[in-house]
Amino acid sequence: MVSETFVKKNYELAKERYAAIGVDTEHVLDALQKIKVSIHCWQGDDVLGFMNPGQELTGGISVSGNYPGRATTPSQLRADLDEALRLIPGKHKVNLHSIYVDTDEKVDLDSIEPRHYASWVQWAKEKGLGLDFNPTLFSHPMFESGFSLSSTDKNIRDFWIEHCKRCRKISAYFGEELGQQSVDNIWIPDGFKDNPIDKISPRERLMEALDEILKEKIDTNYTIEAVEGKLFGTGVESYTVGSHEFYMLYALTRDILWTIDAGHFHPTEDISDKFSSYLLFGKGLMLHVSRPVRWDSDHVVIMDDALIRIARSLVRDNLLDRTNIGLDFFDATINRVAAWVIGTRNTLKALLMAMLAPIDALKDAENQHNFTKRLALTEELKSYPFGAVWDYYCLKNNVPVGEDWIKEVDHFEKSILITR
Ligand SMILES: C[C@H](O)[C@H](O)[C@@H](O)C(=O)CO
Ligand SMILES: [Mn+2]
Repeated sequence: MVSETFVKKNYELAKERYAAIGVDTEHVLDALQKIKVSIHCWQGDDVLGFMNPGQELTGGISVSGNYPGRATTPSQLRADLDEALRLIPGKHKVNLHSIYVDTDEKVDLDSIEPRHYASWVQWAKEKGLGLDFNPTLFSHPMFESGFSLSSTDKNIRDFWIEHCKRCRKISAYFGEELGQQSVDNIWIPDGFKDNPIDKISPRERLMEALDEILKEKIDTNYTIEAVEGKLFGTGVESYTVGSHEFYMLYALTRDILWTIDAGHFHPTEDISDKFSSYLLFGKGLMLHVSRPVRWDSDHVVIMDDALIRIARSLVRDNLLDRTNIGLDFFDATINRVAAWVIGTRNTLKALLMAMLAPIDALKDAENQHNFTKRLALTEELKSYPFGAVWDYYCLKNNVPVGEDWIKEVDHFEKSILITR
């Protein structure tokens, strides 16, 4: 176990080192403390939910692995989230999908109401958390055709429109009860495996369905919609109705949020390059921070270049206030609680690393076309003692320093998860 004195001593040295290049570590730690990451509940149970957990996972997403201890009830999932949250510094949000109902009633997606999620709100209040929400337009008999809001069948479209309208109300209930805006994120898997003849009609139907869903004005202090596009999905390789261009323009013209999922673009695209363009015009962003390995594989987020670039763009361009940082990965080959801890701690670490930089000096160098200084300084920064500041942040937040959290998860696995 790392001693408190050691962490504090190291931090004081690091503080001095950063101060020498004009970086105030105390100021940086205050800024990091304000950041809320929206932690996705679905890592805890392999995206099955509690409405109809026997239902096959559809929509082109899949979870590999069969690690023991998957949460099969809302209270188990909350217990697992509690365990993860106590190992992650800061106060955050939890992101629910509509299938995570907590009720004895037999409800379907077109009959859900806020009261079916009351236990989540109660729990969030107790823990000081925010809640985000997602309609679930997959893993359901009404999605058997592979189409939801863009279906040619009006009955199918109407079912999903009703579902999404209800989800807005539930999200608003979260926002009102918890005193902080809840993001209601819509993603649909609709598309064609092979080349379609007509590419415009499905998008027109989707646009009209979304307009119908958004018709009722709801106070944005409580909820706001976000729309998530995708390049392609498994089974819909040739055409995705909800493409990036479709949603980017939809979000822009309807004054809602655009969701950028790190796994939904071509692997060579740098998603961090998109934020500054979109936010010059759009209201705001929702991010699904994920790790695509060759495709949208939803691996647990690690401190790789892609994550570091995401954090740098948000910090250097001052975009944090208009960006909701959410996570989206699901791995059942490892302990699911550890997956949350690793992915969330890494996201926060990357943000901290980005903040620990003399950003104004770097911008000045750039504006003076002193690209030598810009390159030299950014490279030197890589060996600055950022880890000492991170350790201190963990200590300050009363969460384990360094790898000390691993034995906590081990203990939780042996005493709780394995008994399920
Ligand atoms: C479960 C989520 O809604 C889903 O992962 C979605 O956000 C997505 O990214 C689909 O590829
Ligand atoms: Mn996503």
